Amino acid sequence: MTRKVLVIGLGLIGGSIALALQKAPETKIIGYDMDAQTREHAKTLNIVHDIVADPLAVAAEVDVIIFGTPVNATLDWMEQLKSWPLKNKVIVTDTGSTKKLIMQKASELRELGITFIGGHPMAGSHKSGVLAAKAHLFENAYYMLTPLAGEEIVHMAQLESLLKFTHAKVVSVSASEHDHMTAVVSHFPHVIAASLVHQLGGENGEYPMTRSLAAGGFRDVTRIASSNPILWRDITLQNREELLTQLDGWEKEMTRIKKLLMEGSSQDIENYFAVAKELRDELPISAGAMYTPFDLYVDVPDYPGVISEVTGFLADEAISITNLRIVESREDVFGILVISFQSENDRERAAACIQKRANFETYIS
Ligand SMILES: NC(=O)C1=CN([C@@H]2O[C@H](COP(=O)(O)OP(=O)(O)OC[C@H]3O[C@@H](n4cnc5c(N)ncnc54)[C@H](O)[C@@H]3O)[C@@H](O)[C@H]2O)C=CC1
Ligand SMILES: O=C(O)C(=O)Cc1ccc(O)cc1
Repeated sequence: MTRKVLVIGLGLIGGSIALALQKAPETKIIGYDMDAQTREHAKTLNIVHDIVADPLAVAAEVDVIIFGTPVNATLDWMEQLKSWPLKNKVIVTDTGSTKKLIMQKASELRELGITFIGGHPMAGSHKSGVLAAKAHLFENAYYMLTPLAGEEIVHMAQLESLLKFTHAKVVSVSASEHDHMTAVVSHFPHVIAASLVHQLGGENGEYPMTRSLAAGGFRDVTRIASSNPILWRDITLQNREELLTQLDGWEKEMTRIKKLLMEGSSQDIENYFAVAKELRDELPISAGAMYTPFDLYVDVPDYPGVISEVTGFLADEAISITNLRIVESREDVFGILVISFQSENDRERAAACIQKRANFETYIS
């Protein structure tokens, strides 16, 4: 019998889940989004098998419901779900970046006999919307589940057997562990990135040229400030407490740096950076990676047509690229042309191809 999955919210994450789950056998993916243009795109780009203008129209026939909505909208939908005519065995899940409030609402659903297992794929990007959705977005990323205490093993197994088509690493944690850990590695860094950009904005009056100098380093640490503001408004509202704890820690760290700047010896200052470098260099790549395009840096000479020459070599060997950009500064990277691939294998083949055909040096950052 065909399993029916309803995805509500078809942006970057909902759209990517819908694409990934289309690979599950005998599974029909039905989508809904409140935005009519997104619904249209989702249908024409085959991100879902079917689209509905009202999720209630199919609520009674679906086996799984997945929310790909901003976390406050998810809470609203969970409230509405209470009065929907659902299948007895329906499994409801979400993809939201916060879990404590969502799992509190899930306990209310449990009292009505509705199974809700929280979910959060730890992969994504600063991009948003259905046009950014990709079937392989979650490959090798952690996918955290936050079941309520005493959740039935059979329900977990059903959800995991579907999520395996995302090729993510599914792990279970409690909602409070989840909200603490994600505050450290995701939510607070977003606040800091936004604050650095605000600080740069403050330069506009007296030193307007500063923004033109914002090169690799500034761009690296502030990329996530380009994320969807509605998403981050909701995440911040739902994880305020953990964020305040992080902020306290950050203020202490800033006081330590201030003292270092005022009184520290050159050795103290070097040690500060050395310890940070060591910790950063030791981060496990697959465990922490949120956004891991397989980038290849190519040190190309500066002559007209060189980029189409390189992409032509790759096309000849049927190696697909997912992105291509030119970095504006050579200060902190080796090469100037950055090509992204879908997999490590594609990147290795591309490096071999470019070295063989053009003898340009290639590097991995
Ligand atoms: N952006 C990221 O990298 C990641 C985001 N998440 C979580 O995934 C969820 C979705 O985020 P994205 O896909 O990035 O956002 P997005 O902005 O790309 O997509 C959200 C979609 O939900 C729709 N939507 C908004 N309110 C709605 C409502 N009330 N009813 C129906 N549709 C509604 C929007 O029209 C949009 O198409 C959020 O809860 C977010 O916290 C999780 C992992 C990574
Ligand atoms: O682009 C990035 O690096 C991100 O931080 C993406 C991201 C955003 C929200 C999440 O809950 C998880 C991952």
